[in-house]
Amino acid sequence: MTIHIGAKPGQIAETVLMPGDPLRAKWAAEQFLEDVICVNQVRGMLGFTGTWRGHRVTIHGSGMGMASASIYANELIRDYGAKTLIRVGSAGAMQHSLGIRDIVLAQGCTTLTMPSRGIFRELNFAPCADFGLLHAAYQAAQARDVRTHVGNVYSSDVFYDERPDLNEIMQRHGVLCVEMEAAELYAVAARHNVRALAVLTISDHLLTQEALPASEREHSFGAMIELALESAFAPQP
Ligand SMILES: O=P(O)(O)O[C@H]1O[C@H](CO)[C@@H](O)[C@H]1O
Ligand SMILES: O=c1cc[nH]c(=O)[nH]1
Repeated sequence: MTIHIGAKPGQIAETVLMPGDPLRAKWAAEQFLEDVICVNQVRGMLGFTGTWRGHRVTIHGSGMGMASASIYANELIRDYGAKTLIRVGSAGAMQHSLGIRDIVLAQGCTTLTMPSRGIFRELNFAPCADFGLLHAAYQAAQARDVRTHVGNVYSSDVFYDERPDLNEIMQRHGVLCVEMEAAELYAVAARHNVRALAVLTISDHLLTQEALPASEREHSFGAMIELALESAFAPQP
């Protein structure tokens, strides 16, 4: 057990899917895993372990924002031996080429800051996805005919943004969407030499103001979960 995770030793799988929303973790575990047990309820941050096609998988909430996700990623890796961490999150589209429910595979992340920022000092570390996971997720998406985009995402510290000028600059530089955890997940994974990827579903659109309700963000993003599971266990290039 750690300060934030109540799982006993051995109860966390080497492959962990991390939605921000703990109730999305519950929904995904019930929908996609067999022989599921709940392994964490500390602070209401739900985690479940089961099997998918015979492979052990944990689906564990990260909470919202990089500060929260950093705590869980650190403990999952350092205390429980997680080796593959895949964020399965919602995101707001920043380009007209993206539509609601499209999938974005976060190849790299743009940030103003992140919890790991301090250790890099003057260095502008570029958080990026594990290529093997990214490649496998893209191939899985192609096989399913899901509208999928690969590229740069904005990992923001704030949901209620007061800097529209920044969005405009990022849009001109091709940033696809905004979310709030991937950059720190990638930085923590790099530091511990484990694999990480963020698979995102567009839940709202910053340019058109379209938005899905909370209930759909909780339990209707099945394509994203399937892509994450398939990429976790695909042969590596
Ligand atoms: O749907 P999740 O995975 O929580 O991701 C997005 O949704 C939350 C904001 O509503 C932030 O955590 C953001 O990254
Ligand atoms: O961080 C996020 C996530 C979903 N939608 C947004 O607009 N921002």
